[in-house]
Amino acid sequence: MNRAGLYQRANAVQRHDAEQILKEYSYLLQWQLNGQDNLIDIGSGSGDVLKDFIYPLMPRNFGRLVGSDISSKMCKYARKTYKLDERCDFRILDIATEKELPIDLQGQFDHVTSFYCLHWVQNQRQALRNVYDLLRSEGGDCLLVFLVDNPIYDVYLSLSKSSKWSSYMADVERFICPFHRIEKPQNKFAAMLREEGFNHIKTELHHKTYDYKGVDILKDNIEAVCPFLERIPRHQHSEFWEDFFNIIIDLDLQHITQQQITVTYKLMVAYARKTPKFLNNDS
Ligand SMILES: C[S@@+](CC[C@H](N)C(=O)[O-])C[C@H]1O[C@@H](n2cnc3c(N)ncnc32)[C@H](O)[C@@H]1O
Ligand SMILES: CC(C)=CCC/C(C)=C/CC/C(C)=C/C(=O)O
Repeated sequence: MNRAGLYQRANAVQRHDAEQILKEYSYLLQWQLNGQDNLIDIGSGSGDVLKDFIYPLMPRNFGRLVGSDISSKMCKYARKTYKLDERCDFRILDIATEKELPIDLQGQFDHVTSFYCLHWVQNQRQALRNVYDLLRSEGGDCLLVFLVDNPIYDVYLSLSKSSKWSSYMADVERFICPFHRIEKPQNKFAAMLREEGFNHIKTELHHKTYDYKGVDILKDNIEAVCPFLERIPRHQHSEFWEDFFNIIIDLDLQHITQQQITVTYKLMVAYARKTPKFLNNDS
């Protein structure tokens, strides 16, 4: 995902979910008594969720607030657009990297948050290991929110089987959440968190609906996240969209009433803590 400007204009559903989940779950975050917390957000994208919903939660005299993303274009855009204050920065970081984390990020944070990013990551275990290593050795916590099921995955899988589009979509599985269509993904993710050393684990699967206020809004949102369009020659884009929307109708993946398109999907919300090794006997 590199189209930061488009993403920022077309991310109403992602913003809506981040705001709502933070309202419901931010009470779980264990703030430091001195209020000098450091927080890193994973997959911050265009940076507006960090600015609008995470920044206002920080204590007044917080230490560091770092947005991070695998995409240098996203980081550059966020840095340029949001000069929040000198304690904030946006850094390039692949949360699934197998390399050592940068020394100024390793073990530096009291909190790790992530919204709408981890469904892009196939190696979830490595990502959790890195989240753990970003947290201080004295302890810290994380709030991770990501898509598990979304009708967009059914459309991708169907298009990838058609002779017209298969050559552009051979690696379709790379772009589908590894928990897609898995039974009780919240239990699997909780087990993974436990195995990677976390405790005080709470994982919940939210069955969500979102009402897109028109086809153009839905199309913009899809365009902002669809990894295949940039591989397809421009002159075939309208044909791609036609096939895309025909599949939505054929598979009955939405519910249309007047000008509103209702889409249903599932979101994982996970909270967990890292506690110092000598206290590590509760969960
Ligand atoms: C849908 S955007 C979410 C942006 C923002 N958190 C929000 O809620 O609007 C997902 C972001 O995750 C980033 N991303 C994907 N894979 C990643 C990885 N392995 N490590 C870090 N960021 C990643 C993408 O580049 C993209 O900017
Ligand atoms: C009916 C239908 C195909 C709806 C698609 C809804 C949509 C825009 C989903 C985006 C999913 C996604 C991968 C989001 C993200 O990473 O931000």
